Amino acid sequence: MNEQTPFRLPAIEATSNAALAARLRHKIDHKTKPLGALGALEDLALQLGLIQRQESITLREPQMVVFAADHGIAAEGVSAYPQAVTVQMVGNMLAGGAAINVFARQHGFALRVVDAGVAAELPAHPQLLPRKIGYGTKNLCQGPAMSRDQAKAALSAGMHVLQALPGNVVALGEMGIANTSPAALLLARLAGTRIEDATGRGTGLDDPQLLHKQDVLRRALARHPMSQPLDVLGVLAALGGFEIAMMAGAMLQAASERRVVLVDGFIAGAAALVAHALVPAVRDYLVFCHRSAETGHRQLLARLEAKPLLELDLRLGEGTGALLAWPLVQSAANFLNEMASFESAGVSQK
Ligand SMILES: Cc1cc2ncn([C@H]3O[C@H](COP(=O)(O)O)[C@@H](O)[C@H]3O)c2cc1C
Ligand SMILES: O=C(O)c1cccnc1
Repeated sequence: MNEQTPFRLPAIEATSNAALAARLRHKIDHKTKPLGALGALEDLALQLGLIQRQESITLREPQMVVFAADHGIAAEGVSAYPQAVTVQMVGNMLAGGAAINVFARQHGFALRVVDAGVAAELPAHPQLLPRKIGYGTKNLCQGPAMSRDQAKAALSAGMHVLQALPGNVVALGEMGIANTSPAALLLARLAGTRIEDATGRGTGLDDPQLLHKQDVLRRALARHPMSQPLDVLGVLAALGGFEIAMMAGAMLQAASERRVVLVDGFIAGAAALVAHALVPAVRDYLVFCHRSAETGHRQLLARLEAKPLLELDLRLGEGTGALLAWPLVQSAANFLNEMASFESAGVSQK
């Protein structure tokens, strides 16, 4: 692919459908419960029904995909852990030992790990999809994290990975030491959030380390001034990560296929921000599973007008928050599908 290569984003249909929404609302409101009593689960059931264009919901073969990559900005001392942890954790995931493996087994998700750009050779493994764009991004304090071509290639790879998956539900997660930094920068650039509000402790920085990270990110942002009009691909190339770009591509493709997308924490949220900036209709297909403890996630969710399902002070990523919310998604589908109505159960309405 070169700069002239045509690059096509998938067409995404907004889910809005007034007639179906009214039928779903009616069905939800006539279940045997006080009006609105299932709270956020009711909004979720409505969202799922609109995604599937049905008054009952079928959730099939849920898939978990973890995108892994390294980040040149790790050299600036913005993470509490060394870069080598990325490849080591990919090994752990392929051996079945990471938190995401435990939850994927628990909830019946098939799990794949995508090498989006880990800075090491990875031996072949049946659950590993080799889609390496590079051996980590460049240090974005010194120049763009990646070329525009690499950004396009990563978005495309994410789309293709998604296209090949079965089922109609996909959860997306990531692994990449230092990736809370590009995520914070994307939030700052795409949503106008101040660096001090976008930057968190990630894997566990102490106070002086956090101040250092903010300093690094402030300098990095200044190095990549904003263009008018906003050039989203340029922002992604300047400030992004290979796994973030691939996740954004996967979200766009999943939405174009009307799949339900379970969005994990802050970094997956940054990918959602990119995907939304590219094709706003993607938003309709995204289920925001939790609000992580990472500073900035609140603003990120507010920007996307998202009310997360859970708030557990998680700060792990990998997709863990998405799978923890899965039983709620199932419950939303099940109450819509199975719960009696006032009429069918002979219960008096007020
Ligand atoms: C052992 C270990 C397992 C992880 N699993 C996810 N992350 C998470 O932490 C990293 C982001 O935080 P920061 O920007 O501070 O590096 C990412 O790899 C993310 O997936 C982990 C981090 C570590 C250390
Ligand atoms: O919310 C997240 O995705 C997150 C937060 C801290 C570290 N890793 C991931």
